[in-house]
Amino acid sequence: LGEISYRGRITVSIRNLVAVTIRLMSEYGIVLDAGSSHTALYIYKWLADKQNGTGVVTQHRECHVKGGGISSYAGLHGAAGQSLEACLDQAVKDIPKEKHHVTPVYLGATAGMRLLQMSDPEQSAQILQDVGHKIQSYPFNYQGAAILSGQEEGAYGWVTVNYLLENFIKYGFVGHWFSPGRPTVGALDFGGASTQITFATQEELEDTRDTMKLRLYGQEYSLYTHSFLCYGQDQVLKRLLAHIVKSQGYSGAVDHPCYPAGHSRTLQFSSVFNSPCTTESKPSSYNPQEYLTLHGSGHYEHCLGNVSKIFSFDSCPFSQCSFDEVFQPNVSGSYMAFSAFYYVHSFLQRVTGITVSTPSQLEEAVSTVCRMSFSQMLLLAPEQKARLQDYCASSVFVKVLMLRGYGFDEASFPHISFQKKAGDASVGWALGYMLSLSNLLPAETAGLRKALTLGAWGALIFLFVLLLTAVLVVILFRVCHRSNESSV
Ligand SMILES: Nc1ncnc2c1ncn2[C@@H]1O[C@H](COP(=O)(O)OP(=O)(O)OP(=O)(O)O)[C@@H](O)[C@H]1O
Ligand SMILES: [Ca+2]
Repeated sequence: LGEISYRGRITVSIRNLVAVTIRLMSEYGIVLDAGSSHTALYIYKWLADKQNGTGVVTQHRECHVKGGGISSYAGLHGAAGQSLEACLDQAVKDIPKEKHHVTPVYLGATAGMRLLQMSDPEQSAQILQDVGHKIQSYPFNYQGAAILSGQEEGAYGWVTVNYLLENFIKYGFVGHWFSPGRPTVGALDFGGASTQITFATQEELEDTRDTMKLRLYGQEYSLYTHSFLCYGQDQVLKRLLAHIVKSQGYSGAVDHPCYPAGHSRTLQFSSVFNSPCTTESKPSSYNPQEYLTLHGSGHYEHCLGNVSKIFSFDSCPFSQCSFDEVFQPNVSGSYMAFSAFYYVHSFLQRVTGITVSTPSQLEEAVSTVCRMSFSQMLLLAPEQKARLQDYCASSVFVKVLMLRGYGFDEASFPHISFQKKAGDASVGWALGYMLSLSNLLPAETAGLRKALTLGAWGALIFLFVLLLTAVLVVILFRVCHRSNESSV
């Protein structure tokens, strides 16, 4: 019994020792993804000196901030910063104390703040300052709070996707190190206020504004990336409402062909016309407090007609365009579609029972959802109650955007994977942003062979010696124990 408990204690001690060594060798980084609809805090983790391979930076934790995005706190002094407190407090607990001061923390804001910057630059600066102050009151290594351009958002999303899929390096040793790289995967992000399409292409790009060149792991990548502001889900729904209200003469009672038949909802005019994305359809004079009642008619074809009006497919100054006079080469290869692309796709599959992997399956699932009653949907997806009325419109939008806008067809659509996670990590621009800003992505492959630092070697040798000692003690103990037994 004595031997068992002694061996047990040694096993526990070795386990603790390994855990402590890994803890000492781990590094952490924090990104706050300040989206238009909400903020998420991600903590990433990697082993010191291991950071230059792909797939070695992993997601340690994520925390979702309660309430709206930081741009929704415009005019409320200090409130945007305060909203981040709970997640920052959690991060203090999730990261070992001795690592706090060396943990970089970045805040990146996207389309909600881009819109606020356009409509009220002072408020947007105030909010950035506000959140910056709040983060600096924590013990981490503050690296700044910034508004990402649409291009950056698209490119960092692409970096994340390909890092998580380990597409940048497939290295081996054949007399010398080689890293031929694998085909990369395009990134499709459908946020609350903007949507991004990014993919690597060999084609000549006719509009240099949509081009980005990256050199990663010794390989040159030429990216096509475009961000469509006001084409995120929440803004699309607002723009659709504005268009419907306008086309029905701004009356107080409106027929909504994308809402389920028999479902109605009342809201104020201000909630439709309070965004820079709906300025075009705004009446010259109106009472923002006035109420508007929407009566659903569940009419798929009329819904499609109205949603299509959100895009402009009429003119193209290039050899080919997606829409709104934006150049786009043909889509090719595989894609990962995340954020609201994932939410819409998974809802369609769940409530219709149709596997959506071809354009015709998408059409069938979308028209099925648009013909469902509110109570039918509620029965199948009760936890989505607050969003149910909008799924027909969002699905029709996704269909028009992907098939008519981006040009996915029978051959290319099946190569889109709708995902919100890859492994344990959430798919979005946050990981790519941190990898790039913390220099964790080397331009050359040489980084792969980077030797361990003295400190890391020290920790490893220390661990090895301790393990060896423990094993010797066990052996010695057993030998003594046996010789005692034989002498008895
Ligand atoms: N669980 C969910 N189910 C369905 N829709 C959701 C869910 N969570 C968020 N959404 C909606 O999906 C859309 C995209 O959300 P996401 O968090 O990706 O946007 P965001 O990052 O806030 O916006 P942006 O990237 O444009 O700044 C939003 O309209 C949001 O309201
Ligand atoms: Ca986003």
